[in-house]
Amino acid sequence: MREFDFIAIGGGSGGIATMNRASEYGAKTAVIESNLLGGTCVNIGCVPKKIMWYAAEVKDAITKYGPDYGFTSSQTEFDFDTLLKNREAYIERSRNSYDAGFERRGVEVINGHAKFIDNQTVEVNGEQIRSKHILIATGARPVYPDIPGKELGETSDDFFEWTELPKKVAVVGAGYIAVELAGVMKTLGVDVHLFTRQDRPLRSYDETIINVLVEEMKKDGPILHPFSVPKAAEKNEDGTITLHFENDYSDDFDKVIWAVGREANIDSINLEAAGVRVNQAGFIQVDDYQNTSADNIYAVGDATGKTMLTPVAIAAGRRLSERLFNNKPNEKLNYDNIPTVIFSHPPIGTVGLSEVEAIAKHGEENIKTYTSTFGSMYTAVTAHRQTVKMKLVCQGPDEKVVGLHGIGFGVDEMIQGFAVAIKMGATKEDFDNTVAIHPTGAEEFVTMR
Ligand SMILES: Cc1cc2nc3c(=O)[nH]c(=O)nc-3n(C[C@H](O)[C@H](O)[C@H](O)COP(=O)(O)OP(=O)(O)OC[C@H]3O[C@@H](n4cnc5c(N)ncnc54)[C@H](O)[C@@H]3O)c2cc1C
Ligand SMILES: NC(=O)c1ccc[n+]([C@@H]2O[C@H](COP(=O)([O-])OP(=O)(O)OC[C@H]3O[C@@H](n4cnc5c(N)ncnc54)[C@H](O)[C@@H]3O)[C@@H](O)[C@H]2O)c1
Repeated sequence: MREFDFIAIGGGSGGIATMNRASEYGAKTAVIESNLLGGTCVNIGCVPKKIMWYAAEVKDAITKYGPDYGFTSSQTEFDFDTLLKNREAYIERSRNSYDAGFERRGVEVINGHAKFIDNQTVEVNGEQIRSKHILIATGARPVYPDIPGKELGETSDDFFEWTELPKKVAVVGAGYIAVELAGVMKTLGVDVHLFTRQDRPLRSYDETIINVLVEEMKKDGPILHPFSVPKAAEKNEDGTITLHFENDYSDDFDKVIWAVGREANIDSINLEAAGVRVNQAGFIQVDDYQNTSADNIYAVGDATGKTMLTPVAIAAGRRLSERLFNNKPNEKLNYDNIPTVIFSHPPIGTVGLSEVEAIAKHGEENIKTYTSTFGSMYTAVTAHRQTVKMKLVCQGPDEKVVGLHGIGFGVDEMIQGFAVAIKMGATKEDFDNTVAIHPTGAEEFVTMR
């Protein structure tokens, strides 16, 4: 029987990073992957999504902002095939780039579906493989709403397989995926309708920022339909799909995308055989050190349901390998102040607490906020002014910055550095003491009064 020190079930962001790091300390490791190496992020998530977002940005630069800079182009049509060809070639290069890293470190790759036999054995392609430690990094997949005709709708997984853009699309959901896909399709020319259960999308984010997104949507689309919960979908003779909502609204669409959340990929890995418990939300239960309820079995990434972001899966996995193989018994990921960007149009960047969260945690009397609203200079000479909004949420007499939020052109590339400052405990005074870079949008974060 083949034996390892550490194996990962799942060759996505978490599994790959964890095995790479463990093998750097001499552990004998393997990544077991049933589909494509790289997992969700590389193949059907962050990477193709960001390429599509860039495509939308390029189109806006040419057709929306370009003319007022003196660049005239009447070309609103574009060749979707070229975009897809170049996107897929880039993804393939990204996937292939794993091989050199695996080879250098001696990580073995096993293609196949793994399931537990016991807490030190898995079965893949009929072969039993033993390992002292086993990582569950099986990720998550989109869920479908529980309504008649749900199978007529598609998910983000299918979106990345489309070879042409439909004319009219319904996107149901209010999270990152709904907002990002709706924004990309709208900008590329699709008639997009975004249906949210409550009054606005992204309700857990700072309201001041999301209000700007809603205003931008009202101006440019996608068309927002708040308080809309689907109750049925049916297929028409012409191939379109009629969506019916609980508020009695209905409309016909060429395609429907469900973006109503994700569930862990854990139903076919025989968790019971290993004694791994699942939490109430249906994700793998882990403690602060990524330990599951079973000895020698750990979990990272989307399968745990904790902050489903690629860098989080990677950071948790690397720290786990440091703990297990580099004699750092206390190493673990601190899940506070994780920065994140939503690639909407315009993009949103955020780190730390929203104003509402900060008040709930520290009391209203201990929270002071600073905001700045201005027109993006990129759009200032054009007929399409874009509002930028920024907000600092500060706590206590020394005004420690506990939340930093922004929406607008370029915000996606601003947040990472500020996240370092917040992680270090920066105060408003530290921000004020930092000389601005002019003319940029980011300078507003250090000049607010
Ligand atoms: C549309 C979309 C856009 C996103 N955009 C961003 C973004 O911009 N930024 C960001 O940080 N995050 C983004 N995410 C989230 C990010 O993709 C995930 O957080 C990340 O991929 C999680 O990594 P993981 O290792 O936990 O799981 P995954 O990357 O999903 O990898 C799990 C792997 O396990 C394999 N597997 C499952 N079961 C088995 C088994 N039994 N045996 C063998 N293999 C198995 C699967 O095939 C898969 O390859 C996005 C997600 C989506 C869907
Ligand atoms: N830019 C990024 O970093 C990025 C991009 C995409 C995804 N992600 C990650 O993937 C995770 C999953 O994203 P997601 O958008 O699938 O899930 P989500 O849980 O963030 O959002 C699902 C939304 O669907 C709504 N919803 C649920 N059932 C509904 C119904 N029947 N009708 C109408 N609305 C309904 C919910 O209210 C919720 O707002 C995110 O939390 C994020 O961590 C990150």
